[in-house]
Amino acid sequence: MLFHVRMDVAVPPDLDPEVRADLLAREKARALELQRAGTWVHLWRVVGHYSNVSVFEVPDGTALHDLLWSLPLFPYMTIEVTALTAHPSALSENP
Ligand SMILES: O=C(O)CC1=CCC(=O)O1
Repeated sequence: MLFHVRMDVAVPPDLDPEVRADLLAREKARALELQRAGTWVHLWRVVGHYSNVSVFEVPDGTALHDLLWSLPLFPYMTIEVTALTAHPSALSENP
């Protein structure tokens, strides 16, 4: 299943700089790992915001839920999830 996910990040400004750097490094490593595995299909910055929009390919909503909860930045993000399905007018549906 494909899911569109928006993540709005709000790391507390007074977080210890070393803790913050470690958090962001671990988030980046996990994001790269999931992209290389083909699970995190798209990752885009939202212009003007500390936010991203992403597309994930996972077996089901439970798998996405577990993945999102496992992200190092999870405690500092507001996350909005939209399940996607094929559009009948998409090229992929009209070979
Ligand atoms: O910066 C963000 O949008 C949060 C994030 C997701 C993957 C990553 O490396 O940072």
